[in-house]
Amino acid sequence: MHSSQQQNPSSSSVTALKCSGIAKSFGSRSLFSGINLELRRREMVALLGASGSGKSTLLHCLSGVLPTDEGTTWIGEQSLDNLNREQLAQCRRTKIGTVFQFFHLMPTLTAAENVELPLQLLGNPRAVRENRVQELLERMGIAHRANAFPSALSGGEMQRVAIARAIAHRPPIIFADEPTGNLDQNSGQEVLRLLTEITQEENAALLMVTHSEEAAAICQRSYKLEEGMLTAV
Ligand SMILES: Nc1ncnc2c1ncn2[C@@H]1O[C@H](COP(=O)(O)OP(=O)(O)OP(=O)(O)O)[C@@H](O)[C@H]1O
Repeated sequence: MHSSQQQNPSSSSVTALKCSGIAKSFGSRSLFSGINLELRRREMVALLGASGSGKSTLLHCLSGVLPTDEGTTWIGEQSLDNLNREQLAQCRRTKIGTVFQFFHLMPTLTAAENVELPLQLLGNPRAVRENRVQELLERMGIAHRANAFPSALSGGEMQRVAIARAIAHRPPIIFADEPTGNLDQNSGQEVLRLLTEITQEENAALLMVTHSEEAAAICQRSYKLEEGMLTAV
């Protein structure tokens, strides 16, 4: 690699997520093993597989939500190995964004406050937070809904708030678990368009669990999790 690329953390040649030899069991049941994967910034990768094959569990392992039995995961240059609880939480707060099928917005916070939350957790000053929130709400086409609570938003609007929240702190990697699974056709297409644009604009990688062929089609690579193994499709 050229030295100038090594020094530029937003270069598309920089690794956003890498895992090697990941294995996970629940009790005596092995879900998967020997999982290797690498995503560079601005890459979008789809994770496919039958219901129950372990896709969400793999996402949880790679995002540090669940411990793995074997293997190592790096978020950017940070290995998740040997981090204590607080270090892992800090790594997740700074380096990971997540988009869920059912949005997981805080119901007692407005759209703007939901987007602001990750920035608040990192102690960003108010002016920085407000600028970033405004920028992202405008980018997502929902600035006019800034003061609405989630209960007053449509599914598509909630997911756009959730995408803004996921990217607010400029993480190198976004994990999305069926981001269009609870949306109608039009809202789903809009969310896929925004995810594609935002990963490019913000230099993030996207790893997306999906059952949707349309969603997989926007990704540069697709993998299928089957019988505990990951294969390119
Ligand atoms: N904490 C847990 N303890 C025991 N078993 C679990 C746990 N979490 C998940 N499982 C089991 O692991 C298997 C894989 O679950 P997972 O949710 O990862 O699958 P998935 O491929 O994402 O499925 P879907 O497409 O239906 O969301 C399932 O059989 C599930 O019941």
